[in-house]
Amino acid sequence: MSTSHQNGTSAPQEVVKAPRVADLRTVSWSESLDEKELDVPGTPRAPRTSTTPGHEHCTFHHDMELDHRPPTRESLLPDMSRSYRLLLSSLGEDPDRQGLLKTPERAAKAMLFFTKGYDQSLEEVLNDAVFDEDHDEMVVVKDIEMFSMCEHHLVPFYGKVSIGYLPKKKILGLSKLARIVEIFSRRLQVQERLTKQIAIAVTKAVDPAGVAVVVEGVHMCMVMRGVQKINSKTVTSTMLGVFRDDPKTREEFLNLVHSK
Ligand SMILES: Nc1nc2c(ncn2[C@@H]2O[C@H](COP(=O)(O)OP(=O)(O)OP(=O)(O)O)[C@@H](O)[C@H]2O)c(=O)[nH]1
Repeated sequence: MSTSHQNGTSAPQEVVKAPRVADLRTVSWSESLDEKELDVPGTPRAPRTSTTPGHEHCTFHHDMELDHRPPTRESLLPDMSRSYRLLLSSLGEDPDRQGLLKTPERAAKAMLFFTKGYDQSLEEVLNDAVFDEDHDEMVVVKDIEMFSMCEHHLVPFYGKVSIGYLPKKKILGLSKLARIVEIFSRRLQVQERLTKQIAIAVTKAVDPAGVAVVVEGVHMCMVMRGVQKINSKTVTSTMLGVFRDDPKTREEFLNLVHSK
């Protein structure tokens, strides 16, 4: 099965081999955790097919990773720029006026940046920075800045993420926790799914005794429009393994997160 990728230029269309279902990446969850615990809420059980023109044969992985990747994300720019140009016209603007001439392309580039997480995989980001270490005390990295895009209104939500895990002989390069936040926040998201995806990724990376993630977010869709509550914050958490089962471990994590 093959599909062509339309890039809107006169260059020959590149033919991309779409993955067979059997070739799709599979997720090997940690055997020590109940698979049900690792379900990401709101994601389809069966692979979902893209509705993007030119990508009809492409399948999304059930954790929302795009299984088929275009040759480069930049090749999406012409189609995206055309869409933004149409949007400007729909607003009654003149897309040919001087100030707006480059806006469609700029906006397309910005959107590609806001969603660059689709183009990253956990394996690439970890870069083998998983180290054997006889350490079984809690590791917490807190207040990691996060910028994401609400999938309902396509406006930003932002905030901070705190991650804790209890190692079982394996530790993760500290920066990789922040990089994991980037993979999943730089996508169209809801905060609940983002929280769980981060926890699952840490579990997959180091198979710890438990993982805890707390996300505090400000949703611009609730601030700039809609209900217009400028001070509201949304707090979500995912507790896996010992953080779920042992209240003392959970309390220790929450105390560390809330301490100044
Ligand atoms: N649970 C959850 N809801 C979100 C998130 N981001 C946005 N929403 C909500 O998505 C909902 C969409 O509701 P709709 O009634 O379909 O859309 P709407 O008319 O724009 O809703 P209002 O925002 O209430 O004006 C709203 O309640 C948003 O607050 C998120 O990360 N998690």
